[in-house]
Amino acid sequence: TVSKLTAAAHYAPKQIITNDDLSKIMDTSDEWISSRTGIKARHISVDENTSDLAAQVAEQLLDQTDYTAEMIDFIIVATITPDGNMPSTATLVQSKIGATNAFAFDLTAACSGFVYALSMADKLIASGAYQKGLVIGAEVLSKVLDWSDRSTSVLFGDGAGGVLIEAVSPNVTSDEQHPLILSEQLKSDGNRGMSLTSSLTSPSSPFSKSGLVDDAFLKMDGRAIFDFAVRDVPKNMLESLEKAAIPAEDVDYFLLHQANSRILDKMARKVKADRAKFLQNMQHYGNTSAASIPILLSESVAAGTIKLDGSQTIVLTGFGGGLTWGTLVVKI
Ligand SMILES: O=C(O)C1CCN(c2ccc(-c3cc(CO)ccc3Cl)cn2)CC1
Repeated sequence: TVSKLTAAAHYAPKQIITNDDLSKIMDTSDEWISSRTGIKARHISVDENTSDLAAQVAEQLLDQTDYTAEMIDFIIVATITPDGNMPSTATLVQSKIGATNAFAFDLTAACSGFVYALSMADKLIASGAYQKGLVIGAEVLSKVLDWSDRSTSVLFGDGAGGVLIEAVSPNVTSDEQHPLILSEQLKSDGNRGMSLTSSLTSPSSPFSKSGLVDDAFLKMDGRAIFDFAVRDVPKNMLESLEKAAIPAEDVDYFLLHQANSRILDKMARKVKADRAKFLQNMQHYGNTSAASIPILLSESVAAGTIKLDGSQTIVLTGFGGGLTWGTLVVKI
């Protein structure tokens, strides 16, 4: 059974914090942040947790269709900032929207989370076992940032985005029956995992060694991650395009994880594609990890740039903590 994307939606907390706002509480400047990252502002939650952002997206996805919450078979939330480990953020979303017939689970793959989750959802539908699902990337990164560390706290923001994915009914004419995913390459490298960490915990009990470190804050070796992104990710994109037998110039748009605009410049050059096809919105959101690709996708659909009518070839590429990275070449 082939799947298709029926709707896209996004939601961010209403409070907007600009680079100038940050320069009032830490030693940074709009000039530094803008020139080094492309970020101008980010949304920071006042009192909404990750499941609240994700539930807003879920409600919008249902509103765009004539489906009720009871018709949803599964909910996957990709996040590294869950409300908590238990219950999962996905089951909290299920409760908030009343998706009583769905099974729900969180997926942790940092900034590749949405790409991993969309690939998994496609397989759930391809198996024939399930027909309709919500795939949401959602983060409240503001709660894991070290706000005394200007090198990381200026880079990230809060937000959520997602899609409704469903099985294409068998009686649709065969020429409309094209796979959603033309090719994919999901990768990870745990050897380099400690260069980007958050919410680390360690043994702690009357019977454990005392004084083990707890590293709750997000920590990043910026140089190492920047080099990883520039070196490993374009290779992954080119391999995925080769597997799909699609030349880079035939791709309509590239929707990459919104970490840094200079990285997009370098990646466009490495895959020899028009930089204008590398859509971007980190200027308004900062880096929202698993939410960045679905927010960008949703805004592009709302703007009519991406049409969700099966006519466009799009590259979705995530990369980040784990380390994880991955590309889906999709026809949406
Ligand atoms: O120019 C400078 O001095 C600094 C140099 C370091 N920078 C970085 C480095 C890495 C990332 C990043 C983060 C994630 C995590 O989601 C994923 C992917 C990437 Cl590529 C973002 N910015 C900021 C500007």
